[in-house]
Amino acid sequence: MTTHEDDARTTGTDRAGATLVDVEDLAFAYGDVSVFEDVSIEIRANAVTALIGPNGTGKTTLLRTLAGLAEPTAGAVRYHGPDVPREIGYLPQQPAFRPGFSAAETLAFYGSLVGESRAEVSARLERVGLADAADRNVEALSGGMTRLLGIAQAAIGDPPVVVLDEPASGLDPGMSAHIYEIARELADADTAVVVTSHDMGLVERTADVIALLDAGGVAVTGSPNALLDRFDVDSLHAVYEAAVSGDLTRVSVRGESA
Ligand SMILES: Nc1ncnc2c1ncn2[C@@H]1O[C@H](COP(=O)(O)OP(=O)(O)OP(=O)(O)O)[C@@H](O)[C@H]1O
Repeated sequence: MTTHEDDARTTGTDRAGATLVDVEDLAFAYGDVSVFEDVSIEIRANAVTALIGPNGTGKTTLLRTLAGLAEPTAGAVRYHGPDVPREIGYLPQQPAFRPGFSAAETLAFYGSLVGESRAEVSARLERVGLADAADRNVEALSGGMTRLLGIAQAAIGDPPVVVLDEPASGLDPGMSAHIYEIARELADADTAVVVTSHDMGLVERTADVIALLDAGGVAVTGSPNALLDRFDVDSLHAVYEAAVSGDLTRVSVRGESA
């Protein structure tokens, strides 16, 4: 596994490799049910940062606080990137678009909010591999195509930080690999990319930094190689099995003794 930071530094933007968001001592609770506490992570440009961990450990919640869509109970999310109209792009786990409009019209609408031309929007459709589906109505897109449109939407306006919640879940291996290639390309273009995923193979191949959420916080964090070394194993899957506490066949529900 290589980090791609050295390559990306040659692209010449002044944010290459910089910490664009720092998350400090973050806590989130639904009422008096704590989801996580004391989460501290640095989100850097040119890196794909992957959040992994069992169902219900708070990955989506953490992404929503990063994207400013949920207010943390304690701690801080600080953005240190450039002053731009759109600082953070966000792909929800289940992107949905207003029916009755084509993929191109939909993206053009979002593009118009940040001053992007039709040509720029077309180039975005092309980049995610949706050029042939540009005139197809959004309700006629497959699950994979809807995700691709969602990724194009998340990247519109070139936000320095792009947050993708399980961008490849439920997709075939080819489409999953394609989506992670796009994530890699975004990172190589000086974006700080944050993804959640349950696909350990894709994460191991793509991520520069991994944070494993478990038992109400970040259980382990590091580069894929550092984690393999630390647990003396040869796959991220084995790291996961070694690091996750408790019964791997049960869903974590914080605040309950299920
Ligand atoms: N609106 C809500 N009200 C109360 N609890 C919630 C709400 N949304 C999520 N939760 C709980 O918060 C916890 C974290 O949920 P979250 O969706 O962030 O986990 P996750 O790690 O993304 O899970 P998954 O891997 O299944 O997508 C879970 O226990 C979930 O049941």
